[in-house]
Amino acid sequence: MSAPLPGQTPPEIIRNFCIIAHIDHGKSTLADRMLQLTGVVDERSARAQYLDRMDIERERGITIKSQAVRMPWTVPAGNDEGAEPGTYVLNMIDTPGHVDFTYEVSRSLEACEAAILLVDAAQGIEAQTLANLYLAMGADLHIIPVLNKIDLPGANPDKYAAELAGLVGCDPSEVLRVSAKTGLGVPGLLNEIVKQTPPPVGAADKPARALIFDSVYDTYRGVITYVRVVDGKLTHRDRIKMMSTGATHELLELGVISPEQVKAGEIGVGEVGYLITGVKDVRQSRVGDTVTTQHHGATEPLGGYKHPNPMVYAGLYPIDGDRFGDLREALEKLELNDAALTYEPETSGALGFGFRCGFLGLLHMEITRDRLEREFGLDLISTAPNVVYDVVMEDGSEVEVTNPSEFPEGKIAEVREPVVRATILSPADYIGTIMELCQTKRGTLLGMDYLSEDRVEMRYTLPMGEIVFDFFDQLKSRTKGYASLDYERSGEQAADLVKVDILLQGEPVDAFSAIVHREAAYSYGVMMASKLKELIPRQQFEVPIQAAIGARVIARENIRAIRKDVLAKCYGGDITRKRKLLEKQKEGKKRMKMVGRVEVPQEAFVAALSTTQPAEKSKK
Ligand SMILES: Nc1nc2c(ncn2[C@@H]2O[C@H](COP(=O)(O)OP(=O)(O)OP(=O)(O)O)[C@@H](O)[C@H]2O)c(=O)[nH]1
Repeated sequence: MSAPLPGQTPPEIIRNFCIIAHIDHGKSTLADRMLQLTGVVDERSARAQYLDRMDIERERGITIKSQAVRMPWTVPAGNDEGAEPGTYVLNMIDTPGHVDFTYEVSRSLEACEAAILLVDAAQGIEAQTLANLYLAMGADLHIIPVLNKIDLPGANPDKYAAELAGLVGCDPSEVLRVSAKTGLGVPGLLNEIVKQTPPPVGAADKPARALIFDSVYDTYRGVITYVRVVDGKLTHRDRIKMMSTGATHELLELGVISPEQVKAGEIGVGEVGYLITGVKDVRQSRVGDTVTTQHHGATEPLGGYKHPNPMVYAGLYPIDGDRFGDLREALEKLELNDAALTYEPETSGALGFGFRCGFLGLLHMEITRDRLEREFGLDLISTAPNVVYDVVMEDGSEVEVTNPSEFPEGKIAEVREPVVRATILSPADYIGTIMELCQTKRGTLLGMDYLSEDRVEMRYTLPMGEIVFDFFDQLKSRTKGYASLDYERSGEQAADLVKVDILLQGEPVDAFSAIVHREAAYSYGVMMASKLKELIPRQQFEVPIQAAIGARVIARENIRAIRKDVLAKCYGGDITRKRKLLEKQKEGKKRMKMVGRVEVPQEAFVAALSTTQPAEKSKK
């Protein structure tokens, strides 16, 4: 039986599913194996991790952008799984795995009817497994629990099958066991997908409604929009309308991915495909939005559209001040592909001209910075990241603070900070140390459950500002890397927060200002003052370094004076040598920034800021 064509595929034979997993549990490997087994990618052209297209993703081994692939699959008669024989169309939707992209994950889930919950048989359930499972359950998906990597000598499938069964509420014998690497059990899994996934339901005769679950900028083709058709159909002759903005576009092309773009005349109920309209910016084709036709279009959008709001801000400055224009151009290019990135020019007395950038989270920030440096050859300094604060003044007015320098001076009634609901999974041995850490980070324990004898799930409310600082690193180092963390935004709380300024010879250095809890202000001040004392070379006069809250100094260090006379050793009259030394000194000065009268080497800023910044690695 040949595979049905797009637009002519009855919903009864369509199965839309996704794979959800903690980072590194083998999602991409399993996806590759499925592409191979269904014949979509042949053995020869199969390159590892077909779905992770961007280089940077491959290098970091993480999935940032989701993709969808259409795979024909023929269930043989007499299969062990008891699935109805026949040819089916499986649409596999690859979801991003990291906390920063939770909203994108939730939209990809909406496009599916089932989720494969993939768990490493040597590691067991991790925080992201849980977070994604809750999202999938929230989207009413059928859950297919699967243990991966059963080929590993360290695998403990019996133990983790019990854990997984307890979590999703099934019998341990119903937990499938596969090796994505060797392919063992994967054909059986494909049959199970056919058997267990409910076929899509939608009204073929209603106006078209399709959910955008991804939108990617392509240099050659403009924006490629991935959609799942819910009702009606989209044909290549339609003019389409984005329901959140009302903007209409000509449809230049539509089709399905299998595994490259395959043009089609139309796509109908339950199908997953791509649209090209010639728009040049992903902001015009936003994830979560509903696509309909301009004529006889739908009036009610599908639910759940959310505008992405940045949660973390940081200043990015070119180390070489002359490259400000290049940085602007690079950000303009990145913006085409990243609807969540925001930026505005800003000036820092210490760092010069740069941009205040908003990100969804720390990983998003790291990836953006990485791309700016790698793809655009820029060298950047970034200020310590901060979250968004709401400051309520005594006169009732409110100020939104995305940069410590905007923290108001006058009479403040209340400062409100964002908080997150964090889920931490860890071996039970570390409960004590995790509690201690969460306490110092102003966390409130919400609850704790044992997943098995020796693994525990702890739920906390924590200020997002603390998470952004160094929480993740500390959690990892205190638990020898065993704990995993996931979090989602859960509102705001009032907190006793203050702005700490760092002054050199009485001049505040804006790049070092930070908003911290009053109790942590002193230690931040002492840390920065002593660090700067090490980093700033002695000058010809004494330089006091002070940390202050408003006019009140809370910490102080002194850099003693020195008279650095480069000619001191040049007694005798060798004029060329003297000139050379003076030239050299001038070169060195170029890399200095002046703060008042104080010369601060560029490296001092880089070093001081990089250590106050969380060194979160993207993995785990
Ligand atoms: N032994 C063994 N290794 C596997 C198996 N499946 C995946 N791996 C390995 O596990 C590592 C992570 O696999 P990926 O497929 O990149 O994991 P992922 O979940 O897609 O990771 P992200 O995209 O970062 O979320 C790779 O080194 C794989 O080769 C398996 O069944 N057996």
